[in-house]
Amino acid sequence: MKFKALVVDIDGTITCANRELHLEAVKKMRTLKVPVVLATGNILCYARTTSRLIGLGGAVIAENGGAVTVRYDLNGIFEGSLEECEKAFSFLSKHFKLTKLDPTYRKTEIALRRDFDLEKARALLETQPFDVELVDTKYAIHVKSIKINKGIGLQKLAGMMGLEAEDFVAIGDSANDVEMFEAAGFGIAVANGDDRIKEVANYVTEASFGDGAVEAIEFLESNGWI
Ligand SMILES: O=C(O)COP(=O)(O)O
Ligand SMILES: [Mg+2]
Repeated sequence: MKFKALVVDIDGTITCANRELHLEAVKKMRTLKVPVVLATGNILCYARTTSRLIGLGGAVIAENGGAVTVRYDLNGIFEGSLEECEKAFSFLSKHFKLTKLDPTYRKTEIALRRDFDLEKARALLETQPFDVELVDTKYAIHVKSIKINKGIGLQKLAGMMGLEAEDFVAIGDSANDVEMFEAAGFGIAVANGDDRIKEVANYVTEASFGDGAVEAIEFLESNGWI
């Protein structure tokens, strides 16, 4: 097997347990000859800044696939999915006290603080016609369109890079990485990953957080896959 690029989640994958950037994972990514795309539930400017400061090329998938850019000097492409999420948010707000995260900058979905009953909210949403779902990343609960995810974002960005999604190895830690693992040619979950991502992973590292990302890259190198 030979892969042409990596797509790497941010929170829980190249961070430490306290959410600081994991410097060994950064150093490891800097040594790679293949392109490294960051894919995150975070807002676009966060993803672009992280890519820039790591020393990557600026190709990012943000807002769980709702926003992508292929280079720093190109504007983001945003999906028109916020309105549907706002409708679901208004409905849920009648039942729970909800706090939006980064609402000024988030253009295609809504991220919420994890301080309400997720299962109850899911059950309530099922009674409604909205094409949205609630995804828990362990860092936030995202109200997102069912038509958008990191996997579809990867297909779009891969095309912009002249690649296929299957040319990528994906590294991640949680439920919002599942479709990205399915779209990519190979998926590696870090040990702190949740059950959903470990189920679809081709390989699970022994180490957690950024140490797991380093292990994942060393595993690929030792097999000659990148
Ligand atoms: O935005 C989140 O909730 C988590 O971010 P991540 O996709 O980089 O792990
Ligand atoms: Mg993550």
